[in-house]
Amino acid sequence: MRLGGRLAAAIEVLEDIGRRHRPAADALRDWGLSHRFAGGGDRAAIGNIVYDALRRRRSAGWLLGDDTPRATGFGALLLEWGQTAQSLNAALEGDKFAPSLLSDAELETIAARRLADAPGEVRADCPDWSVPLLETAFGEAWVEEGAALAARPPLDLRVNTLKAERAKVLAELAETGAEPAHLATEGIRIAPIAGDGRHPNVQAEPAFQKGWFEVQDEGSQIAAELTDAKPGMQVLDYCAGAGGKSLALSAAMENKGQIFAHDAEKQRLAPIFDRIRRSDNRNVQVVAREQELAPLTGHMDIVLIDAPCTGSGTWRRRPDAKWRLTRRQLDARKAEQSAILDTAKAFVKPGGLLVYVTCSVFPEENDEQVTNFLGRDNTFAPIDHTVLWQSRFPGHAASARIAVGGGISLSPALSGTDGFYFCALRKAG
Ligand SMILES: C[S@@+](CC[C@H](N)C(=O)[O-])C[C@H]1O[C@@H](n2cnc3c(N)ncnc32)[C@H](O)[C@@H]1O
Repeated sequence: MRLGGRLAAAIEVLEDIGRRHRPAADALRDWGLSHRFAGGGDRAAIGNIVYDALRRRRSAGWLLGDDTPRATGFGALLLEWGQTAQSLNAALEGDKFAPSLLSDAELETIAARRLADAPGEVRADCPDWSVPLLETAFGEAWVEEGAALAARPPLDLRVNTLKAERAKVLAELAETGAEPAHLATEGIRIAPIAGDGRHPNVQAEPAFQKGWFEVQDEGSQIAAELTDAKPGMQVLDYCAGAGGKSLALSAAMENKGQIFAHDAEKQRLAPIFDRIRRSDNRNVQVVAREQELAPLTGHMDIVLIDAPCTGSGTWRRRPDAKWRLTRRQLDARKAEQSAILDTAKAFVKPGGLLVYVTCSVFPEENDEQVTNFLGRDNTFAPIDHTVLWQSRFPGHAASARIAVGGGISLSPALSGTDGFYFCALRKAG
């Protein structure tokens, strides 16, 4: 397929996503099933246009003065693929599979607009209702952070120190352009893809099959590191999901002590069993039933709440979620978070830690949630997060926001990671 056919397919997929309010991955999979002739390169390119158009929906549409799938598809190529209106029309000319060329009116609009002149919410590529939340989170940097949340993400890996060293994994993945991560001690980064490229399928690598590394955003790795789990500790991962944090904690604990991995949704835990086997984690015990946690009450050194949240910190990777999210959903997540804090705190032993983590950048889910919790329970108090950050990531004071009396926030523009929030509360001894 030439560029025109790929763009037409991307516009078709974007229409499907808009019409049926469905996740981008589902719409792309369906397109692939009904167009079996399309090769891997075509699918990757179409996926890139779709994801670029979703990440940059507002700015791409603004450039053409419209918010249709056609406008955002063309706009994505102008913003992310190094195309100009003229080069695009030249590439599409005579291609019977291409959408119609940019019209005179569209060409005029594009020529008259400079993104630097667009309103902040356009440059930040975010929904209107989220603007006050981003302003509260980032102050003057909100547009820059919004734009960073709309950029292509890198591919991050965590070396499993139970089985390999970082240098060994880096050597194994040398052809992929893998580099040591900026912050995470065992992190490896493969830079964001350009144009119609695609990230290597690292899960097909023998090193992955041998359990030498996991795919995990650097922000998630940092949250696990900050948890500071030590060999021999008793840890409850109360919202373990597929086990990303459990596995990282298990490696940090050198397989000594115990991690209880729990999740309210049994099916979410399903992938953890394979991952545990591959990674040789021998101190992770999956506890699916809530009632089986009862004996742990008051005995845990650390209770980690990797809370259900809006996921606003992961908009680079899940840009369709950015446009589906509503204020109402945010309120629902907040209610879940406070209920989980109130329940999970019972498992912390005197002197132990209740660790609260989200992959959101909204203060209402982060520092505000913690402040409200401390208002309900004064037997917990925040640890000194400046000291914690400096001890784990010396020399990187500028790579995180640390609230006075609150937690640590990571964000794409400041930290180069997904947006994450971390707060550790110590229970009175
Ligand atoms: C952010 S995800 C966890 C991701 C996981 N820790 C990881 O690192 O891969 C949040 C999880 O919280 C779970 N959850 C939601 N409500 C819960 C509750 N009341 N109790 C326990 N888990 C809950 C969800 O099923 C979801 O798997």
